Amino acid sequence: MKHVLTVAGSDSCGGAGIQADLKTFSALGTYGMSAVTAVTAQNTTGVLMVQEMPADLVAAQINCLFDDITVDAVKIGMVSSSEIIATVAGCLAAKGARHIVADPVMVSKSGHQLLQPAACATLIELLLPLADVVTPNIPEAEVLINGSINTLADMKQAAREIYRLGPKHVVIKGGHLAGEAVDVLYDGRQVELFAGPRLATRHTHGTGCTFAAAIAAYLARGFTVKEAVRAAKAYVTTAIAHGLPLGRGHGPTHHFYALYKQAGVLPE
Ligand SMILES: Nc1ncnc2c1ncn2[C@@H]1O[C@H](COP(=O)(O)OP(=O)(O)O)[C@@H](O)[C@H]1O
Ligand SMILES: Cc1ncc(COP(=O)(O)O)c(N)n1
Repeated sequence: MKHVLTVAGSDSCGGAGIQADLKTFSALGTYGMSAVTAVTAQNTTGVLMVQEMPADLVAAQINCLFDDITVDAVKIGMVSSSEIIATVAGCLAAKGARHIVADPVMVSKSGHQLLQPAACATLIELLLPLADVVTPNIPEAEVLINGSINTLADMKQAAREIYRLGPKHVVIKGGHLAGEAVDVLYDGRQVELFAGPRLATRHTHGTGCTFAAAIAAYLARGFTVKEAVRAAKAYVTTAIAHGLPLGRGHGPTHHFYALYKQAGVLPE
């Protein structure tokens, strides 16, 4: 079994962040490990409180795993400050981490700022060049290119611009545009589109985390980036299609629908 590490924030309601990542890793047949960068008090309606972890504790979590266990892929989610970003980038570079998927988390679906505005430049400078795949949603891509994205053509152009910031592959997620949910992959040579039906649901808490974690799990399992993105898109579409109507806001996606169905233990 392959081993995948998530470096991200904890989401107490279990829909996004570390919890979404670990569920995704498990559902996709990999062993999940975590380095917590921040603890959030969060439910389906919003983020109530955030406590960042000390940078040396983040470093210790990452280093002790690499010192003991083979890490086949790494997913990076919420890394809220310049200090934590520099620490994570430094540790991963020093350990020669492979298959790094960076999800540049900036604002939660409920509207809470999860990246300090002053840390955006550090994310661009230190994290993007380390990433094999970077997975901005449309608002995040707009910040990275300092421009607006309204069409598929804009997404393709933005993917080219973000590629110049240093990642080996860029996937711009189309969850925030209207029409089909189309994700755009750029590898420095070709643009590839991954389209899926737009599902009419408000239970989309953690979709971006789930998608990036699934790419990391598939890369760990030996898929190419293109194969991993295709498989991750299929996984997140099923997870959204069976999203759980928990709480009063944006409920979480369902990570185990296919497995439960296969096992004949699908609960109500
Ligand atoms: N309503 C939806 N129906 C189908 N797919 C969706 C929907 N919303 C998002 N997706 C897909 O979920 C993944 C995450 O996208 P997105 O929601 O844009 O990320 P984020 O959570 O970072 O904002 C992408 O593959 C996107 O195409
Ligand atoms: C700890 C943490 N990490 C990431 C997200 C983004 O997920 P979403 O955009 O679905 O709110 C979140 N809400 N919480």
